[in-house]
Amino acid sequence: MNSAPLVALVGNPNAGKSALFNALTGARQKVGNYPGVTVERKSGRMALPDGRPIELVDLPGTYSLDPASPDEQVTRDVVVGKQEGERLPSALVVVLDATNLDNHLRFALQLIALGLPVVIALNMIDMAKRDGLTIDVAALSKALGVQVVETVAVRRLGMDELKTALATVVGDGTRTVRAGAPPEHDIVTLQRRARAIAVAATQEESLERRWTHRLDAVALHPVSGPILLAVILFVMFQAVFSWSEAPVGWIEAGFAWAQDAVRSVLPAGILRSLLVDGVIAGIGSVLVFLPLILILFLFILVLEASGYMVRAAFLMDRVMAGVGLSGRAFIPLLSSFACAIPGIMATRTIDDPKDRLTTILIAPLMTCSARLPVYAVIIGAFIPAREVGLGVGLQGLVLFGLYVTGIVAAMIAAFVIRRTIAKGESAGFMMEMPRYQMPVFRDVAIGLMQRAWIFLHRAGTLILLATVLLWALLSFPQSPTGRDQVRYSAAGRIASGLETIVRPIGFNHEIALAIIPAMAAREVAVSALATVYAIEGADEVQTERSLVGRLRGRWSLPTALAFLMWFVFAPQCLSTIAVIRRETNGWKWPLFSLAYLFGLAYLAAGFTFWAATALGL
Ligand SMILES: Nc1nc2c(ncn2[C@@H]2O[C@H](COP(=O)(O)OP(=O)(O)OP(=O)(O)O)[C@@H](O)[C@H]2O)c(=O)[nH]1
Ligand SMILES: [Mg+2]
Repeated sequence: MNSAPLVALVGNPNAGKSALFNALTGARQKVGNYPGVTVERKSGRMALPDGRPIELVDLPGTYSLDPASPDEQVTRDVVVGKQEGERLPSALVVVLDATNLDNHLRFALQLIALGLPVVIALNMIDMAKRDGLTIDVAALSKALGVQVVETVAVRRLGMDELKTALATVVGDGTRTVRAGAPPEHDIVTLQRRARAIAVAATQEESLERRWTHRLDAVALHPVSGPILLAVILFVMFQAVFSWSEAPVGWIEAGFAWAQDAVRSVLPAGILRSLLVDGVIAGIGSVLVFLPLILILFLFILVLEASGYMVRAAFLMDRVMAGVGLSGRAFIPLLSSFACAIPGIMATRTIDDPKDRLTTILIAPLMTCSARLPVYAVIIGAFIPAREVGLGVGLQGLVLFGLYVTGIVAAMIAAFVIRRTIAKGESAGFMMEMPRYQMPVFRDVAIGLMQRAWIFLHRAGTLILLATVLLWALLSFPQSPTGRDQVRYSAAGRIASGLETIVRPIGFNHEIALAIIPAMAAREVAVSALATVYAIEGADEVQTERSLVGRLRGRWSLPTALAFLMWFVFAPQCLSTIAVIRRETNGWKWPLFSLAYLFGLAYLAAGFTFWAATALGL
């Protein structure tokens, strides 16, 4: 019979519980410098200074006793005595990371409120000293109403003091302590109390730490944190449209001038059509979006450099874990906002193969920068540039919505994939919280130049090639007079075949034409439409020369919305498929990606079209 009193080590992930367990019991539990190392119960024996034996159990780290979250269930059940086959602990050793006091105190307050005898191990004191942080242990102990012992678990410092403190709170084994249900403190109240206690107990800290703390108090706050994140993203998408208006106008004017110049020097004919309708109309229609891409990346780069991006990851952690993704998936998914290719390659840092596969399969749903020209041209043409109140522009709002749709779709896809084809548990979050920093101008500038170069390079090679090829297929064979050149052309006839498939989801002949070459790169959809309408309108009086203007008169709103939804999902990028093939060593997963993404694209576009039509839009 096991009569030794049970003592549980509890605390936030990465506080040093396992290191402390090892120091106290002489065991060799795995410790690791990231949260979520301990995932199962582990117990060992230790003796108090008076010789009494104790059974010590090392629990997985958790952030709270929140009953809603299944990963916190085990710890919660153990400390309230509901875990099957487990006795109610006689005492708790609550392990706190001294360098992260306010966050860890929140959980400690919940644990103390349970009513079990508690000793606090104020761990990582060495790190706190290094950071110039001095904590008033007596004040902390008084504020919490329990004993607080300073420890450095990895160097076994403070172990005797901890054992002595434990001896005073652990009963002789005959008296049973009853733990009540944790009081229903709301998280905000707890956080505020934790902060107040932490601030009062902190005697000294560096200016930098103080600032990081102040900013994090807002940025990581359970309520203000997500609001701040939403506001930042929101401002970002507003800026993409409002700041780019002027430069987009200049670039448009530049290309219009170039078309006029070519027209005035070249006689009507094949060469003039190639330059005006093919090269200039096609490339110009894509290049006008350079300012939008640069503004978007200016925000992303500044957020990364400042240290905020990791906080955003932190806020998203719950959601990611909820759908079965590991915390390590965050960086690959974040890179996929630039382009899925580096994103998919970055999944190599994920050890678990099923975790990695899931991340690879959903990465193409993150809105890559190649989608931005497509979104921007349709939004520019069909979403009025008006305010919906409070200075919020409707166009930016729709763009924001498209990005969110991609993210939500990715999360749902991950949820399904993790429960079907790549079943498994999700690993915990693994990220160090860096200090806040002023972004370095030079780094941001270099980052922007790189993005601009990638974009211009694509426009000058891949997109130019696809556009010229399409121009040729659209211009030949030449139709007899009176027949529609676009439909008569080789490309037009190919598109007519596809048109029968996409007509039910509201797509017209030109869209069918544009989405075929867009397999090379999504932006080609824009240059292709520009070329189609340039050729089609070659004989018309040029009233409306920008693609936006031409689209406006020709597409219905439901068609435009369906087209947007198509691009949220469609895997219109052969390079991504090729990278998936390379990273998964075979054709199975790239083909699966093509099938499920095209399937989703078709359904999403279809439902959008039918719903918009039914609503009379
Ligand atoms: N400098 C320093 N490092 C420590 C101390 N205690 C633990 N560590 C380190 O902190 C990291 C986390 O320690 P663990 O014992 O694995 O943390 P844990 O609380 O068991 O974490 P989970 O199992 O994930 O909940 C490891 O890299 C330890 O070596 C300490 O007092 N000082
Ligand atoms: Mg552990």
